[in-house]
Formats: sequence, structure tokens, C-alpha cells
Amino acid sequence: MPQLRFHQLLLLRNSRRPPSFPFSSSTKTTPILSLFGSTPRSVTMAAYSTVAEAPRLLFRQLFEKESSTYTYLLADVGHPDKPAVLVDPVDKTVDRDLTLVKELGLKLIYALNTHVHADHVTGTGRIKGKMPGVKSVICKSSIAKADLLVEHGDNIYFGNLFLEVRATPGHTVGCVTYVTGDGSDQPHPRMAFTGDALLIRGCGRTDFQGGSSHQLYQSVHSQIFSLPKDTLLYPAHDYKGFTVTTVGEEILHNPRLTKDEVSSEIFLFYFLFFGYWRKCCSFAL
Ligand SMILES: N[C@@H](CCC(=O)N[C@@H](CSS)C(=O)NCC(=O)O)C(=O)O
Repeated sequence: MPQLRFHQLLLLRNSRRPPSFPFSSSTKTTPILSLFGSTPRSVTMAAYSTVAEAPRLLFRQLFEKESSTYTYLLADVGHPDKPAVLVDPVDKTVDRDLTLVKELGLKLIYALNTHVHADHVTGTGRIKGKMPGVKSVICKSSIAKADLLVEHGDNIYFGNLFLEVRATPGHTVGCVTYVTGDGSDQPHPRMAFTGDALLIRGCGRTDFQGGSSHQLYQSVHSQIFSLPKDTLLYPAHDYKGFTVTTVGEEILHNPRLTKDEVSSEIFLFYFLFFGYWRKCCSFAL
């Protein structure tokens, strides 16, 4: 990357905003949540960092088997403080996750939630009880309480690495996908933490309060399938033993989201209806 002046770096940052979400009318600018002082300093440090401060991602995928939920640990271990974030911590596995954070010498700064269902957010409260310095993060439109309420287009920094917030409603109103930053100093390939919006070869159910299959289809196509094909996708759940997929793979093989929207909705309706009808029958037997 050629050496750029500071104002050019800011422009570069703004040109990397995610595609605007089809249901949002706002065209706001991109605020930065930075661990280290003001926004310009974070951006400059990322571009001119020394070898000792070069971002280096530590990544762990953690599983809670009762609810088949994934929690993700990410840290910038190239930074002296080794700042870390947990995505979708589960209450039952908080002790395991915090022990791991401690063993790896990380400084947990954020507990992020992709949405406001009980299988996810309850872990954050427990973490804050045990580590009061950790800040909880959730999307503003989820109408939940948190230390930081983020919106589509925001960047969440941990050291010199960051996660971009993309609104992906449909499973719930306030669902977001967190995507690793776009840039030569950020992880390649990119990684997206899709919550319950996109599951491997599936998607989150849309029959709970605030669910909308139309919105979910639009969210996945505009905010997830628009990412580079080699982007690694990490869902909040898997019920079949899968751990990771890619954008390219899901565009080709996801049975719920690869057809045109109307046939996908019909498929989703029949899948959910007959799936739960079969479950009810098996309980009755
Ligand atoms: N299909 C699951 C049932 C658990 C479930 O409903 N999971 C949710 C996410 S937690 S709210 C979901 O959206 N599942 C997707 C689906 O297709 O049902 C199971 O097999 O146990």
C-alpha cells in the first residue's frame, strides 16, 4: 500500500463503508469505537505501525453443546495489551471462556452480541459481573440495554484490528453481522460473524417476534453475499456439526437463500411448518 497522507487515510476509511442497508434511510457517517483515544490516532497507527505493533489476530471458536451455540474469541496479539473481544458469549460457558482469556494473557474489552435472544445475551451480564471493565455491545435497533449501542457502518476497534457492524435483520429486528475490517493490515480472508442471520446451509428462523423472512433474505443478499467469495462465515449455531463456511459456498449451496426470494420464502415456510409439525408428532407418540 503506498504511503498516504492522513486525510487520504480518512477518505479510505469512509470509502470502505458496508453497502447501505436496504431498509434504512439514513446516510450517517461512520463513527469509530476505539480503545486508544481519538479516531485519527487509531487510523494513523494502523497505517504506520511498527513490526511490534502490527495487528495479529488470535482466533478461537468455542462451542456450548446444550444450545449448539458458538462463541468467538478474537484478539490483537500484535498489540502490547493483547485486547480481545468475545462474540455471543453463553452464560453456561462464561467460566470456561474467561479462563481461556486469562490463560492466553488477553485483555477482554468487549462482549459483543449479534442479537437479543436469551441464548446469547445472558452470558454478557455474567461476564460484566466477573470483569466490570468489560463493555457490553449490541445494536441500537435491538432496543436492548448495553454499554455501547452500535449501528450499521460503525467500526469496533480492539487494538489495531476492527470489526465492521452490518445490519442483518430478519431473525430479529436488531440482528447484526460483525465483519473483520477491510484493509491490508486486517485479516485475510475476511471473517463474518453472522449470528442467527445466516447458518451453514440454513438461516435463523423467522417465526419469532420481530422475524421477517423478506427482511432476512434481503439482509443476507445485500450484507453477507456481497462480501468477497472467500470470506469465512461463522454462525452463532450449528446443529449438524459444521464449523465454518464461505460466502462462495453458501451462494452455491444454501437451500434457503440461493433461490429467488419468492421460492425461498415458500421453501422456508414448508421447511419450518413441516419441521415443527413432525417434532410435535414425535412428542405425541
Ligand atoms: N432447528 C433447531 C431448533 C433450535 C432453533 O430453533 N434454533 C434457532 C436459533 S436459536 S433462536 C434457529 O433459528 N434455527 C434455525 C432453524 O432452521 O430452525 C434444532 O435442530 O434443534
